[in-house]
Amino acid sequence: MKRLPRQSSVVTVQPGPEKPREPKSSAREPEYIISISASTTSGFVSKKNLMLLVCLHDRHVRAQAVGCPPVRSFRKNVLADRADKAKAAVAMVKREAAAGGVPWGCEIESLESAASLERWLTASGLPEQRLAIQRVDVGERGLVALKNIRKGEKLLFVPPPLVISADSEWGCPEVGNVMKRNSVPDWPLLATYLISEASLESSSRWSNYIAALPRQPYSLLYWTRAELDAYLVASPIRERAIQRITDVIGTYNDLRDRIFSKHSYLFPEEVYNLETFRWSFGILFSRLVRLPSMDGNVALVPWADMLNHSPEVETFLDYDKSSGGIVFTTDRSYQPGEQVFISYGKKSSGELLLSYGFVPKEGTNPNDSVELFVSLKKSDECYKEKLQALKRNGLSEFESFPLRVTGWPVELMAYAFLVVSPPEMSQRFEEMAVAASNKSPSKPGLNYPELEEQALQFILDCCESNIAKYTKFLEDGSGSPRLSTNSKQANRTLLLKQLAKDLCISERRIMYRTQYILRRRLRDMRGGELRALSLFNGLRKLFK
Ligand SMILES: C[S@@+](CC[C@H](N)C(=O)[O-])C[C@H]1O[C@@H](n2cnc3c(N)ncnc32)[C@H](O)[C@@H]1O
Repeated sequence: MKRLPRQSSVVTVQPGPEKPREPKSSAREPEYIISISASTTSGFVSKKNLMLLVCLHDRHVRAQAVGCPPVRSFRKNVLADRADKAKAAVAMVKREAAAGGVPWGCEIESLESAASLERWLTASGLPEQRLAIQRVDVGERGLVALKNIRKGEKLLFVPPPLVISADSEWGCPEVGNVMKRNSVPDWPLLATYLISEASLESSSRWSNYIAALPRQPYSLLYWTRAELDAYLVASPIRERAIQRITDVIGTYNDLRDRIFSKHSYLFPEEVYNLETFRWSFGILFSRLVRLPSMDGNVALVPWADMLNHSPEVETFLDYDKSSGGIVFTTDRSYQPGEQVFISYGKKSSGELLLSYGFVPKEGTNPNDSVELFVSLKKSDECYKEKLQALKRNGLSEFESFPLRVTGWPVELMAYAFLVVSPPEMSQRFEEMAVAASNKSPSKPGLNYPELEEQALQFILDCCESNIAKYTKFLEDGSGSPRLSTNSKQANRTLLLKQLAKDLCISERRIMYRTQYILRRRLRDMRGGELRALSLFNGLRKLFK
């Protein structure tokens, strides 16, 4: 795609002399002198509006490149106009922030913005497509086949200049330079990039893309703590969501303290704040892809990120050297009008809810799993020795292991052996902890026939206490939503409760399956023992 030639824009910012303070009622922020382009343009702007001015300036420089009148001829008006626009933009950001959102993006089902995106992509070099964005049953908007598509066909061919990566050019280069000088890693860099481009509005080259992104991505980042506590009380995903939210807050605080606060003229808090970072991280979690053939680099791929996930397909996005674009190869055929899917990876239903905000229909996710939490017993007389063995192997007294409908991992069995082993087996604690930590390279299947029944019973007890939690939630927690009088809030509550219910049903199903296998194994073992005992008694009687 052809880009406008970028003119060098030297922006120097010097704190100006503070003006005498005005009375509190009309208090203003300290003013700064800005001199743009080392030219003759100068004026007073507030510190908060400065970054927007810098970007408006950049936009103006680009406007000149496409034939607008030179700066000097309307310098005064332009500055006044910019200051007004900047104020308006800051006010807009503030209003939206007060309403709990960002001022860019669209409603999640908006087809209008999707149509503009499609037009812009075509004009920017996206080749003719066999797919189109349409309203769909699964995922609201998605890519639908326009023609017959065969299994094994390559689709999309998004050229790399239409991809957003850590190397993308910044619409406001000063902001990008600061970020790069501080060696910010890819994720926070891209999160900041998105906000920076979004705040440039129509002068960002990504404006059509950003306008088609959901204003509020479906993701657990948007659940309040009270909602997580109430609706995901039974699910281990609650902990993961709390951790993720904490990480996003930590990342934002780190960027703010280390970078934004030192360059507040480039990173005003009205634009770079926790709300806008929640949005940009929400977008990254639900749309960023890792491209294996591009050294595993992460990228946002406009157009390709309109594809929804199906657990039934295994195909994923990647860079295709022969065509020089981002493609995926269909692993099934599609008829015109059918929605085309890719795989977001082998993710459990909980992980899909965490990052993408949806839960596949019960029983349709072959990659489903649920974490089973286990712990040492405080009353165990060998508690200390066992804990030390665990710690030596990077584990703790509380651990979790993934259960699947097909069974449980050998590491869980090893942990269970350790939990139930008596003091006489203390010399085996270390090997059990090693096996539980998955550190042993050969993964020997630990076998302690004398402990097996107790270990299986231990896992069964853990499973059953979890099943009870799910059942309690499903019976009295999720069934009777208390609806708000505000219809938007009421709909949100219904949606979150439904998602939580779907997740709990899927996770409980895996627990039920594990419970069934464990009970059968234990019954067989105990039945075998009983048979052996009666055989022994029979023989004893015979000899008597
Ligand atoms: C990469 S985007 C796909 C495009 C998206 N549908 C849109 O209109 O922008 C990922 C988002 O699509 C939705 N999605 C994807 N696969 C889905 C599925 N199988 N069921 C429900 N929603 C899905 C979720 O909201 C998810 O966060």
